[in-house]
Amino acid sequence: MINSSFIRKENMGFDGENGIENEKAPNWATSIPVDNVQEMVRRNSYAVPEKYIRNLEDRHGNTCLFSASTNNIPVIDLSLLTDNCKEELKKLDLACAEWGFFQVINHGIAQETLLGMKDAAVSFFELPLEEKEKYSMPPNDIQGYGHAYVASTEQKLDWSDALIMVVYPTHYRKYKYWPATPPGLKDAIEAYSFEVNKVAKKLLSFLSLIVGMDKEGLLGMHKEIMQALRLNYYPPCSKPDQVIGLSPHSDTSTISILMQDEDVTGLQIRHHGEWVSVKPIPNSLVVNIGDVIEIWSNGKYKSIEHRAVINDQKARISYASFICPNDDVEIEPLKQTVGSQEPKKLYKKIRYGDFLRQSMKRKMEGKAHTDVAKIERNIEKDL
Ligand SMILES: O=C(O)CCC(=O)C(=O)O
Ligand SMILES: [Fe+2]
Repeated sequence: MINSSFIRKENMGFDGENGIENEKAPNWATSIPVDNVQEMVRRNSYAVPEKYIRNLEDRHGNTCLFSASTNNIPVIDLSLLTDNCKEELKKLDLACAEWGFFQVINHGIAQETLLGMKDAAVSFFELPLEEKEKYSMPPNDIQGYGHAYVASTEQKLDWSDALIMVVYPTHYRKYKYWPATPPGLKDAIEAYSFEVNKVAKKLLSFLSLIVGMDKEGLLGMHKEIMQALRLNYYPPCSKPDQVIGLSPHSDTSTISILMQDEDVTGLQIRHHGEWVSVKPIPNSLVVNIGDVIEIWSNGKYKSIEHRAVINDQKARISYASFICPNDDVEIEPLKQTVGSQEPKKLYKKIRYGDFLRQSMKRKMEGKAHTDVAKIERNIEKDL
């Protein structure tokens, strides 16, 4: 059943394509404004203020992970899945269950579109700070240029800046955060996100099969896909092993689709307790299972903690697209994934919009935010 607030949002009458700002598009969270890291490095490439220096436990393994294990992340060929290859579907199931992360090849996005996004983003981040600050995040939202997930003035800060925007549904767009310079950036975002959306829908259809639904199952459960794009800019750091580019976290999405630079490694995922680097495969996309699939699959497919580390010489940019359900969707384990053994359901029902906002108003801290959806042991027997 579609509830009333869903209908209200559907009928907002937004004319985004004509550039009229949609004042009713939702806000997501507040984040305390902090210094621009790229500018700090430009002014003094040796300065690493205390608020970025992590304690030893947080830094664990920062330096020793560019190892042989980097090639172990599963690789999924989307064209084989589209050709109904059973073996590839099994590989997908294994990748989701064992790793929560995989790289996708033959995804069908033209190289030109990928490069168009990359070139435009590089040009944006090269602009003077005053120009980029025309798109600064406001205090009450995390769209725009700035830093998300800063919940306290005491917390350690990430060595990165970001440009974040909601791309779909189009009536959620806030064009004031879509940079007009460089001139091609808006079109590049539009073209890239449109293609990512197609890949996401294909992946959702195969994920539907492996959770025991028909192909349209998971897409239908979103009511309307919400897709956000986050361009992460990680400047180099003279003390790379003392800082973290992006704190360990799992994504609040259904799935996330990440394009990374090909020449600078930075993404690390937690696998069997170790941090493992994801070595970029040219033209591939990294996909990870988000918290929503973890809940829908009753924990069979986990949203794995990941983080970004920093290079001492080179800046790195990553392009993360988050595929999420509509705010009003109530997420809980699917009947197809709940076994007959106790405890049956490991997660309780939660409205997605509430889950998302609760997660966003705190600092990124591993998987701490998914605990709000977990069923506590002492009430398991009542379900
Ligand atoms: O930069 C990366 O590789 C990771 C980005 C990421 O995890 C995110 O934006 O959620
Ligand atoms: Fe992430």
